[in-house]
Amino acid sequence: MSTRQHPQTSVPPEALHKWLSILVCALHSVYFLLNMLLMQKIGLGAVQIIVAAFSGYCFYSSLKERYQPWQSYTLMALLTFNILASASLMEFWAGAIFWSLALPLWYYNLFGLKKGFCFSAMIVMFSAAILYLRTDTSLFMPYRTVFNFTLAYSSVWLMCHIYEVQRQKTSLFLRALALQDALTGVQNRHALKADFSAVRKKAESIHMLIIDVDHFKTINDKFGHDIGDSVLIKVANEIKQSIQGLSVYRLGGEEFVVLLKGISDIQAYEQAEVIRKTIEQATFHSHTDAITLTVSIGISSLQPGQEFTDFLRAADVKLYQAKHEGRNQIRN
Ligand SMILES: Nc1nc2c(ncn2[C@@H]2O[C@H](COP(=O)(O)OP(=O)(O)OP(=O)(O)O)[C@@H](O)[C@H]2O)c(=O)[nH]1
Repeated sequence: MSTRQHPQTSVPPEALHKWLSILVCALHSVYFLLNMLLMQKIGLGAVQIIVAAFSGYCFYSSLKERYQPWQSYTLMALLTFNILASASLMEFWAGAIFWSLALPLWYYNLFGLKKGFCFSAMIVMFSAAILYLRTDTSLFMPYRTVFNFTLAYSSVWLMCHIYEVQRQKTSLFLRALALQDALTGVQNRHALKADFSAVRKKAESIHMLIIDVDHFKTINDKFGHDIGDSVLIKVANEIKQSIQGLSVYRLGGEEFVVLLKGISDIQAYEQAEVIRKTIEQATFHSHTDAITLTVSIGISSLQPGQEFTDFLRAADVKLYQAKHEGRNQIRN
């Protein structure tokens, strides 16, 4: 269930895009005025006012929460083109090429690791070529300029890359913390809600199984909380193995949930029966005794327009029936 919306663990691209667009708008407006009024560079001024207008539009749509990823790509393409065109066409000593040192920062932050790497690699090649062709060979050895620029650019690039790799690792770690149940290692209630939202967009039918260990309190009372914990871990693993590849969620206590998509009521019941039998046949261990357990299972089938809470409640009602009618049973 990879379509889950994860909790945000870095600055979201739309926020970066908003500040990039206002920055680009302000800079290009200033350069437009300088080029038109002071230097009479009509062509370059025209390009700059177009970029300023487009970035102003991007800022406006960000404010109105109408951000689209294509806007970031277009904005960065325009900005990159403008930097490289200025470095190629303007007086070399004006130093437009220095702006390319800032590009990897934006590429990595807006587009992530792979695209950040590819775009940064392209820019170092273009910039080095421009520098090589435009360096005044009567004053400098061109390769030294290219060498120094490439080193400076690469150190910025390297830092961006290391930062992004680290950020992704931290992000994965935080997601795991936020979405995993600390005791059993299966998914938690937050993950269940997020996966439900993702799955309901695609699947034609969804069934929810709530699995509750019968008389779990007696395990705690008889063998202690530690053994109770280890029994819960084993129950989670047994359920996981019996549903092959699907996610198991722990709602809390001794209650677990499985979501089944794209199957019939009968197939959902059969799947529940596999789980029930697996737990019934499994042996759990205290320090001294072998323990056997049973589970009761309630099944609900998602109705059109039904929200998560109602879907969960419907399964809970069926679970209550199963408990009430003797436990070690399935109700749908
Ligand atoms: N060891 C351990 N026990 C827990 C945990 N969370 C909840 N419990 C215990 O689980 C027990 C649940 O008891 P009840 O809700 O009465 O349910 P039950 O004894 O399983 O009875 P039925 O569900 O009616 O069959 C309580 O004793 C809780 O203390 C946990 O993380 N670890």
